[in-house]
Amino acid sequence: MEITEKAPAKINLGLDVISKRTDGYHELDMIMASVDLSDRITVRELPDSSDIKLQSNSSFVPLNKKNHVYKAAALIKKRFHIETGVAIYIDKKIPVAAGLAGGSSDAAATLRALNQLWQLGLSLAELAKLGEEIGSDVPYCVYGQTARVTGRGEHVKPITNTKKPWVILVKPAFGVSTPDIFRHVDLATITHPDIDTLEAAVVNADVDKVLQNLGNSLEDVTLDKHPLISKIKSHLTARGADAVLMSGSGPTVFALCHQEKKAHRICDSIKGFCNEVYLVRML
Ligand SMILES: C[C@@](CO)(OP(=O)(O)O)[C@H](O)COP(=O)(O)OP(=O)(O)OC[C@H]1O[C@@H](n2ccc(N)nc2=O)[C@H](O)[C@@H]1O
Ligand SMILES: Nc1ncnc2c1ncn2[C@@H]1O[C@H](COP(=O)(O)OP(=O)(O)O)[C@@H](O)[C@H]1O
Repeated sequence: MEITEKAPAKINLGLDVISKRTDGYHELDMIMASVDLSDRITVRELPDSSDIKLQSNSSFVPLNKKNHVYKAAALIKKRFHIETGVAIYIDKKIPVAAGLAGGSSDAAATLRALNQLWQLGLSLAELAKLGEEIGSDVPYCVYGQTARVTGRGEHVKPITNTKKPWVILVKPAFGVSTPDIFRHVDLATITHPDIDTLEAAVVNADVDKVLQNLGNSLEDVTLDKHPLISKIKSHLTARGADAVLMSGSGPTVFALCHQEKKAHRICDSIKGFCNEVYLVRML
């Protein structure tokens, strides 16, 4: 039997860094949403082996124990005493180290797929709990729908989101290390978006209020190191995007646009500026 699960990229509509915890992680308050730029994870049982074998169309991801997909499969095999092996194909479309949680979403899709393959009957909440052991973004990715996310990423409260704008993703030609960005956070000076107001605006489908309250505490930190991100933001704003923000720790910038024609125009205009540009819908 073969099972395929979609692994969509995420963006952070709001990201507030509240404090530094004693375990080295930061306490966050976020509104996260998924977009239809997706990897695909296909799992197939290997009855004559107990190995986890990875293959991918991408040369940017490790095909060994360091891959989040491997970690997810190893965790589930160990926890549920599964003896048989599994072959996993990672069809990679999401740029790597981009602030789009590609690796986390792949891990989440692997958990969902193996839950079906091995008929474990686990709920999404149980899979999200397992996901915590792999990475902070994995619990959100298990649900893959707009949510308020708190703690280090382990508390996920799905919220209703009826307005689904066009999203232009612009990924500069460099990656960003998430731990490096968090290391440079100065809690005394960072900005704090109003996540309560943003959540209420999303739930009430108040588009203007959503646009006014988007914000990311990490943006200035990454911008300081990579001025190109500011240039991309200015370009998108000048072309008439409804709102523009960096996702997660970056470097991907997303622009929201509620008019399809305008979204296509902005997307075409940024293509000469950056190689990796995607026009997608919020899920
Ligand atoms: C910043 C965010 C926002 O969605 O996204 P990305 O930019 O990575 O996409 C996430 O919190 C990233 O989650 P994830 O990429 O899973 O992080 P992890 O592997 O758990 O942690 C990597 C490192 O980031 C820092 N980290 C991560 C999460 C958190 N709440 N506090 C932290 O300080 C820690 O230094 C940790 O060692
Ligand atoms: N399946 C995977 N897809 C992408 N990156 C992965 C994967 N497994 C492990 N990684 C590693 O995780 C790191 C972060 O990748 P990614 O999840 O794409 O970043 P981000 O969280 O910034 O979007 C990279 O260094 C990459 O090598």
